[in-house]
Amino acid sequence: MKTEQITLKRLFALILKKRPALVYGQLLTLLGILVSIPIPLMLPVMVDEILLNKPAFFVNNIDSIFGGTTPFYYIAIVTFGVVFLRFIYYILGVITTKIFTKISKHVTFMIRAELLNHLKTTSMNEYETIGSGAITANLVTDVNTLDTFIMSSVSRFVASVLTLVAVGVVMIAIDPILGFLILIIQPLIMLLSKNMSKKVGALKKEENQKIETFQNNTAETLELFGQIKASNKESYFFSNAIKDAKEIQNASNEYGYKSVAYERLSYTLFLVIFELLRASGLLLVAYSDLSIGMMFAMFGYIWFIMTPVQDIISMQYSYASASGAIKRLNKILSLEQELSGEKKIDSSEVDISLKNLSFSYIKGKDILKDISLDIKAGSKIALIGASGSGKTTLAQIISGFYEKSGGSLKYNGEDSETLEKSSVREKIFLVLQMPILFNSTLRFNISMGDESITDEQLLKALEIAELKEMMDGMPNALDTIVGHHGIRLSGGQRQRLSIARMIIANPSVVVFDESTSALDVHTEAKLHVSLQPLLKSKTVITIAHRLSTVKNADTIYVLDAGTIVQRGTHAELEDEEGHYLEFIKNQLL
Ligand SMILES: Nc1ncnc2c1ncn2[C@@H]1O[C@H](COP(=O)(O)OP(=O)(O)OP(=O)(O)O)[C@@H](O)[C@H]1O
Repeated sequence: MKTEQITLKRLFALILKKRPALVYGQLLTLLGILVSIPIPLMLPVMVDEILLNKPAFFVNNIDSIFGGTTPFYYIAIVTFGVVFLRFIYYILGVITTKIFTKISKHVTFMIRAELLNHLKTTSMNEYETIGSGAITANLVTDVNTLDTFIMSSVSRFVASVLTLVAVGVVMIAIDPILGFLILIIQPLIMLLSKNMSKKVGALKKEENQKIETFQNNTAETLELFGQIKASNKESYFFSNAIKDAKEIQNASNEYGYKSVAYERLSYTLFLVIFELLRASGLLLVAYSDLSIGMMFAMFGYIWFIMTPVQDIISMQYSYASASGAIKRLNKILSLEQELSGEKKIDSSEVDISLKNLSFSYIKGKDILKDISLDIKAGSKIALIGASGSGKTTLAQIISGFYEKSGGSLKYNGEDSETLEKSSVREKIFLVLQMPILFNSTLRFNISMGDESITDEQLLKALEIAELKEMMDGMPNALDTIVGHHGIRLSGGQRQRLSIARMIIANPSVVVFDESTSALDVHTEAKLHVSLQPLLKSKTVITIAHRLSTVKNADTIYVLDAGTIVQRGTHAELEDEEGHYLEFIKNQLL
């Protein structure tokens, strides 16, 4: 199943979900335009009515309200009117910005939530194709780019177009020739700038790609800081990171100055045209009946429409960046989802059955082939085999991490595809060999954020997992912070903490994937004993390299190059020629 891709149409539909606010905002915008349109006209009119002594609309109206007065008062009253209108325009602007900000933040939240929900159910295989650094960058930067675009298009586009239309009407009424000239020239400027915006978009894309590569590689270098130091490879990794930073510098340099150059060029073109229009205005005063006052008003309107024209131009830039962002976000939304059905596993007893199961990480390269095995509820089985033979992969498929490529996998007779993945993972707990912990408290790492789990339960789990002693030595007990990925704990302590997680989760099936490999023999034996009562009724699948860990299993499966080559009890297998006998011999060396 794929989540619907982001398109302009969908963005629009999301915006329309806030229809009342949108309509209210647009009405206030319209009111703002109506309030602001007369502003450039009012003071220039005073040139005709007062300075050139041709009383008309303003002087006549002021006379009828206040009676005849002096030029100072006429000008003062009109100035007061202009200032008042500007103030009202400002207030309306603040209110509409508030409304439109709310709408755009709502839409960007919906998109972020949709992306996160999609990621939540993305299959592991697909997730591994994109780095976590890239996804984080998409979730932050690209969604912000969309936010800017939505904000500018929702709030400024309608306002800008309406302002241009209204000013156009007023200008044509003042002087049709000059009015038409101005109105014809505007789209030409926009057309020119549209081509430039394409170039800026391409440069921005280049810059974003460099940032993404830097973010991914640097995150990995910092993450593996200890490993890099251990291999004495700091110079190599950090000089690569510096190279990536240099690439950002180059790309940003290009984008930084070229985008400004293109934007300034649009502006310069506008100014050149403004000068030409100013000259046309002067000519019209000289050769037609356009008054000086109206000419000033026209000049005022040319400046007045600069903001909406610039807004429309910058909207094209923001559209260019937004379409790049949409493409990248859609890449996340195209990641395949894990197959999940509707049915749940009801019973606490889970029989697992695999028939002719195959699996490949990369198409055409089978890692597991023709695997058939039955794991009855409550049985104890062991998987052994050489490194790379596919044990972990098999454990992960059984635990619902990866999707099989062929054959069948059934839980209590139900096909895995028909079952809800979370129900499978609730019943089957995979205890990893190298558990990674959150940089949080012991409490959080065991309960995994489930606040209904009491301290008593946690302490009990720690006791069974042989971690009580360690915790008693910690100054903040359960509130001790374990460090990034659990760095402040030893490998063995992390493994036992993962076992404590399993104890709290209380699953029906436990898969131990070399989960005690970092423990000394003595601690492992103690842990074994204390886990016995808990594991007694559970199905236990153990992957191990130590004979002592596997020999008591009901059935031992031996994997080799992705297939099961031997199966049976320890007693049966030790009498057979084959891998298991080799395994025993190697342990005795
Ligand atoms: N995420 C992955 N993507 C691609 N290939 C993988 C992935 N994980 C494992 N493999 C490949 O699958 C094969 C089986 O690996 P797996 O980890 O299942 O073996 P294993 O028997 O558990 O080994 P070990 O005993 O060393 O843990 C290996 O060849 C490995 O390279």
